[in-house]
Amino acid sequence: MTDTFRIALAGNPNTGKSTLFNALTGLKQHTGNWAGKTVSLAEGTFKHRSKQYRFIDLPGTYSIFSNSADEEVARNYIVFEKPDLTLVVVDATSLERNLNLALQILEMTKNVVICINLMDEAEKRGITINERLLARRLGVPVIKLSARNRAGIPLLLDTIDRIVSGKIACEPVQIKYDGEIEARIASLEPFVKQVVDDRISSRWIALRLLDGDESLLKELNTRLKTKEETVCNQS
Ligand SMILES: Nc1nc2c(ncn2[C@@H]2O[C@H](COP(=O)(O)OP(=O)(O)OP(=O)(O)O)[C@@H](O)[C@H]2O)c(=O)[nH]1
Ligand SMILES: [Mg+2]
Repeated sequence: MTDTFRIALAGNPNTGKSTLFNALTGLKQHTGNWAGKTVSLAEGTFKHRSKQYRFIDLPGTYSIFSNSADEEVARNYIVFEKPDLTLVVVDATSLERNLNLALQILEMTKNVVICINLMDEAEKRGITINERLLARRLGVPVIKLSARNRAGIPLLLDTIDRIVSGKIACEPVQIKYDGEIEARIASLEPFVKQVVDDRISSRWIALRLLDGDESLLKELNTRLKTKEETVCNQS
């Protein structure tokens, strides 16, 4: 039996997530169709080196807190559905703004590849990017792409293969906050650990709870309750 690895595509709006999704899966996913919670996530499969992958095209968001339905959809998928790997697609022509979301995702989940897309556009504007330095600083692979021209896709697939086979270990950089926040995280995190499994970042959950993220708290309560009921039903 072949395992199917789930790969989520996240990123700011208009960074080429759907273009990359289409290039990888051969499907024709369109943009801008994420208004409201009822919209289902686009999924497509792809086989590479005898491994089966399912790609999930998440809504484009500027952050991944709980400011909108789109942000909740993307956040819930990464935190609760726990994909094997998340590709964060960033725009090479506005890297600084895009890295904001990338850093948030690096706090939430371990297996991440930063895909710097629209490299053709960046090159036209004379922008150069040192992806090796970025990878060292961020602790995860960074790949330059031009999804529209399929440039960089073989290297991306090779990197995905090496991560899911355990040949590359991601060690995402964790932002260190000031002393008081770190002390509060340290006191809250053990309680969070008791209720969520190890694949959810307890540090990130503690941080969001300290920030008063009501929507996340509600989601946690719903999901934990459902889990308890399932456990009760089975016993
Ligand atoms: N020049 C260039 N344009 C690209 C590239 N990749 C995507 N685009 C264009 O960028 C625009 C946005 O691409 P999408 O794939 O729709 O972006 P998205 O991230 O899915 O957007 P949302 O779903 O709205 O978040 C489209 O016009 C694409 O053709 C690329 O590598 N180079
Ligand atoms: Mg899209």
